[in-house]
Amino acid sequence: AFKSRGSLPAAPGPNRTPFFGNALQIDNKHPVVQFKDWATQYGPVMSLRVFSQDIVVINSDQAAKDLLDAKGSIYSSRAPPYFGYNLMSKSKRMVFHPYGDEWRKARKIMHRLLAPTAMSTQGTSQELESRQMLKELMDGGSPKQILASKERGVSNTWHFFDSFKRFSSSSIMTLCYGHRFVSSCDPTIVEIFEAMDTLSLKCQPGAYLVDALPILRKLPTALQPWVREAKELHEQEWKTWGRLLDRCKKEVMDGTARECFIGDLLREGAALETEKERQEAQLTDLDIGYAACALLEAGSDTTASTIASACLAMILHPNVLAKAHAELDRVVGSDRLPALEDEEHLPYVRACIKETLRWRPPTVMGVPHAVVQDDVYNGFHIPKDAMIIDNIYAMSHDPKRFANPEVYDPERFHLSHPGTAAEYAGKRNVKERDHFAYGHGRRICAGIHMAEKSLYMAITRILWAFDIARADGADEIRADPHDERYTDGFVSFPNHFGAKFTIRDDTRRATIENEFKNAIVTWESEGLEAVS
Ligand code: HEM
Repeated sequence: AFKSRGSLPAAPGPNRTPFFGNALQIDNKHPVVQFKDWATQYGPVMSLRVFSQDIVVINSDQAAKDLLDAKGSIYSSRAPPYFGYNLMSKSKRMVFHPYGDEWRKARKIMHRLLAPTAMSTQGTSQELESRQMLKELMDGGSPKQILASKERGVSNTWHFFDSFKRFSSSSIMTLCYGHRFVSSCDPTIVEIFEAMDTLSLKCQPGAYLVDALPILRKLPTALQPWVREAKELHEQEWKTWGRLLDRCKKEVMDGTARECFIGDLLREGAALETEKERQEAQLTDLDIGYAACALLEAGSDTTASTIASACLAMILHPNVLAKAHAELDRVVGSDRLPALEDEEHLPYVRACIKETLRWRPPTVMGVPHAVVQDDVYNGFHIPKDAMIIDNIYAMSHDPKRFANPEVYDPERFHLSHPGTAAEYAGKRNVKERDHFAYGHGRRICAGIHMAEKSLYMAITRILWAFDIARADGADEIRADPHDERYTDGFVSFPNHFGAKFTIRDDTRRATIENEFKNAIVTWESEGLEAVS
């Protein structure tokens, strides 16, 4: 063990070199695999250092419970990347807010939209969006894409991931702004996903020396070239968030805004008299624009990645798909879509969703927390201001907790876990928790209820509608552990794989056609964009 600042040792971890600490050892390409191996080697709590930044990695369910949950008052801050948060996001990206009043206010504002009680209206948006997703999977793309490809005489560039991303982002967009994304080619979707990729890259440990060496922030601005780069990146992403905000402002002014989260915030902001009041209430343009940004960024890729992983799991395990089909046939039949009310009667399908989140949690190492005072755990010193990594992947693949963790096996949760992830997250006994995909403690995913509803709607309906298999001529799909087959970055996505979605029978085909037509009628009657 390393000597720590106090008399107690630091938690064990790989050897460090002077000045760099472990900076040169961390595998920036596939940290998931490396951190899981380190977890096996060093145990529940491990320590690293990158330059002068202490990092404590939490590898076991119990340690996460003891620290992130039970000591939430000191373990709920963040160690925001200076470049990505302070400079590029003007300290407004809520996911990175340090623990304190600003975070509390932002989370309270979001709670109005994301609380379970707000679900009744949200359920509608996800329910309708999932019909378009089914139609696209059935037809092999959106009408616009198919037509454009035909006209240009090229093969269709649609990939089924596009439909998952459109589904998740359009559901959130409708709630935030009262507008849909009718197509995955919508330029705003493209901008949002590109901005997320940029942010992910810019926030990677080691991307900017100024993140790790605060002393550099004291240099004259002329000697900090990254300040200019961050300003340009901010301006670039604000083109998207500012444009959406301006459109909503205009609609609120001329009375055409649909009921939506950002419209409500704008009305509240307008009711405040001074800029100071708006700042205190966090209702300035930047606050409101970045609130929508937080929701779209936190909720789109995570949800879409989980739907993609569920499909991957079904291709690898046809026996699981057959069992899900049998349950759906028994409970729902073929002439109507599965509905929210069916959920309690579909324990196996629900278990498949839980197992997907355990097997391939999309935020593999959560969002780093930070501890705000010195602490002791199991005789090890946890230094104040250490970055705390919630090693969700290692916990979800701990063989002591989940036997044969690489095996995708919904039986782990079938019948034993009828409740939602939010219910199990609050359990005192950590062994009763289902999985850890939504993180821990006071920073646990703010969108957990919405995520659960979206995943249920999307995955249940896909399983109901289709046989899913490897596409003809596609590369072999192997049940490899989480490696280069998944992308790196905050949200880990399966790399593209070739899948074939075959509608199970003509009754289901007709049901999807009908329900999609009905969705168009509903969207049109509500003044929403219906078709591209
Ligand atoms: C499968 C879907 C999702 C997964 C697996 C997921 C997972 C996570 C995780 C691991 C965190 C960090 C928790 C921590 O720090 O301990 C988080 C934070 C967050 N999530 Fe989600 N998420 C999902 C969907 C959503 C959705 C749909 C929304 C909203 C529309 C959302 C909004 C947020 C927000 C705002 C935060 C920041 C919370 C804070 O810093 O206080 N998430 N999520």
